[in-house]
Amino acid sequence: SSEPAKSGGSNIWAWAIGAGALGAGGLWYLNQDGASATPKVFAPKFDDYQAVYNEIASRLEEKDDYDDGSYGPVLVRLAWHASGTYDKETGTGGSNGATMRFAPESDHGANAGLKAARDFLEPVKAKFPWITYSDLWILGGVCAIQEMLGPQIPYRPGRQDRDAAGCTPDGRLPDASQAQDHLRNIFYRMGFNDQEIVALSGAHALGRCHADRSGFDGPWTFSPTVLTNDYYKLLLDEKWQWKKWNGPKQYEDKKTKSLMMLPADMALIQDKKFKQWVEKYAADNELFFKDFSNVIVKLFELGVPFAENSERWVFKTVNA
Ligand code: HEM
Repeated sequence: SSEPAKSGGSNIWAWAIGAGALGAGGLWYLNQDGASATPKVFAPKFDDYQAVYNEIASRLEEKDDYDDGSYGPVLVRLAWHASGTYDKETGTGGSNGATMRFAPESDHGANAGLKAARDFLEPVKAKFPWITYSDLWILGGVCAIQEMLGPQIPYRPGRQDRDAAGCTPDGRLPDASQAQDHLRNIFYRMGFNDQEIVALSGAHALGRCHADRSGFDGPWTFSPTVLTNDYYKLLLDEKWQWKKWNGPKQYEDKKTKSLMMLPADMALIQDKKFKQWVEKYAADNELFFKDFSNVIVKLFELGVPFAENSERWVFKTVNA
């Protein structure tokens, strides 16, 4: 294998073929001066992906004038919405494809606001053109979680981009105004169980709702750019009441009225089977981190045709 092309150099990115042959990332042929030169093969390895990770991490550090001071939460949401369209019956959807680049998927109501995350990653794609959008978006989620002091998230590349024909139908992602039956329908379709639904929902320790995106408003925790088990603790410890406002039905904490819960979040303590996991994770951050890491790796890999024996890597954190 050889060095990646330096931007601005004379190399031409000639074409890429599927990952299958190498089992990781894309296989790129570099032509020196067009078709006549001998092609050089570039097969990206761990260090190449670590370099992409480092670039995302330094952009996260640098661009701190967004929302609560970080693009991290919206990067996690992009990776989740790319993956959460998976349907285990038909094998359609999932992070393989990055079809949210195209209408109609980009216009689905659930994806409102995710352009901010896609645009944030665009300069990274320009600097490392050999990575697929679908591998990049998931690497963005992995990097954001680790840099926001979350657990290590093992990663492997191998996703291939697809065109607009791969867009999934609307309605595959959860509706925040609904409760436990809906959550089970949506997440069982992806292949998750009750424990995994609760572990995944702990991501709402991060970020906030935006009135101009989902219609809901406010953060779930007091530290929305650091991953902790606070989401579970707050669910159990605070008194939650309906917020009086013109927007969609959501809860606010009685004490400060500055935090929020969606009807779908409250379902986790209204349903006995869900609630026992909320209690476990509220009491034990280490358990939450372990289960969250396992379940997010599963989420991020749904429907991806990895090569046999492809290994997962753990990236070194940069600013965490
Ligand atoms: C359980 C069902 C879920 C529902 C109903 C739901 C719903 C929502 C809604 C309505 C928002 C606000 C979007 C906005 O206005 O910007 C949001 C944000 C967010 N969601 Fe979820 N979500 C769910 C599960 C998940 C999962 C599984 C993850 C990741 C593992 C996740 C990660 C996030 C993050 C990080 C944000 C904050 C984004 C930001 O700050 O821009 N959510 N979610």
